[in-house]
Amino acid sequence: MIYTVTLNPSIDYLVEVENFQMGKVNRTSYEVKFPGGKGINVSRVLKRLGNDTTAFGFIGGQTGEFVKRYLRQEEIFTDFTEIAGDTRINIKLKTGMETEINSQGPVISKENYQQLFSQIEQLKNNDILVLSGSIPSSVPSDVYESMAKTCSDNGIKLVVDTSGKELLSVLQHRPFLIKPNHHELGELFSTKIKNVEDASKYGSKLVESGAQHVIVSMAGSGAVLCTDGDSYTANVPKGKVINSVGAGDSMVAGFIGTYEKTEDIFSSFCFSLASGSATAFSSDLCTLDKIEELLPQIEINKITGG
Ligand SMILES: Nc1ncnc2c1ncn2[C@@H]1O[C@H](COP(=O)(O)OP(=O)(O)OP(=O)(O)O)[C@@H](O)[C@H]1O
Ligand SMILES: O=P(O)(O)OC[C@@]1(O)O[C@H](CO)[C@@H](O)[C@@H]1O
Repeated sequence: MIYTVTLNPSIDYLVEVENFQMGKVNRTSYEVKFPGGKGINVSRVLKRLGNDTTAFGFIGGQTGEFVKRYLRQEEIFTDFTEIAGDTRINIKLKTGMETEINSQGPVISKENYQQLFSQIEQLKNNDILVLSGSIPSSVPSDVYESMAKTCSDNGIKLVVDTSGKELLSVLQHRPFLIKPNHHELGELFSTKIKNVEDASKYGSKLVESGAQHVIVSMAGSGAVLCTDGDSYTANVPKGKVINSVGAGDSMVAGFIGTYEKTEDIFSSFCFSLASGSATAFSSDLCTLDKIEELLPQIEINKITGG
């Protein structure tokens, strides 16, 4: 079973405004609400790929009820920790460009934190745990490191999609997969990732530091996969970007969902790219049909000297 943790779920409120004017009253031309938060997105895509998944995380209030109801309709298992505060609302504003306003989210009590942590302690050998998204300020900032240690002690495959020192802190626990984008990778090494060679060079350093697989996503410029000693690049398929919210989460789901079925890192990498782009080309997250339509366009090449 693949478990996801979303410490700060959301309702993603997508609004489209034509001729947007700062400081004026603007009216929407389209609006829609989706359950959000990175782990929840991973679970939603995994379900569409046919993998068993359960979503963990903190949930509360009417907004939390919306998230739970939506996931129930999609027949996604959840085992959320109920909290006193309200699940946040994140605004995704489309005005010709994409602007995101992510809220801080509710306060999490020590008891709530303990409840979630004990769920992680109960996972079994061969389960997969995905940790992704921001950490609420009321939760210990080393939560990912603590959960990573529990996974490594109990033989659980760990996937982490975060950035900065939280990402660095989990490397000692040998995560199965991490997926920084090229900006996040650059920030870790105080540099700019300009091309696949840079992505391979710095992604490989994260492998040396403990990650088993590193996918560096580079938006429309493809992605790089670094594994023990080797690096590979893959292109993205052609298409019109409609909404990139959740594209990175779809890549994570595409990789681990395929790996769980095939144990083949190359088909998992192809599926990862196709899933990311299928989401970028859709208004909601990707569907299996859309992924399969894009899959033949993806080509993997070994990076020589990588
Ligand atoms: N212009 C594009 N054309 C095709 N695919 C794209 C494009 N932009 C993004 N994607 C898809 O989305 C994936 C993730 O993009 P990106 O590198 O921006 O990751 P991210 O920052 O984690 O994403 P997110 O927008 O979810 O935060 C890419 O690997 C690709 O599959
Ligand atoms: O505030 P965080 O936790 O960093 O990111 C939250 C978020 O932007 O990530 C998802 C897309 O990846 C959205 O569903 C959600 O709104």
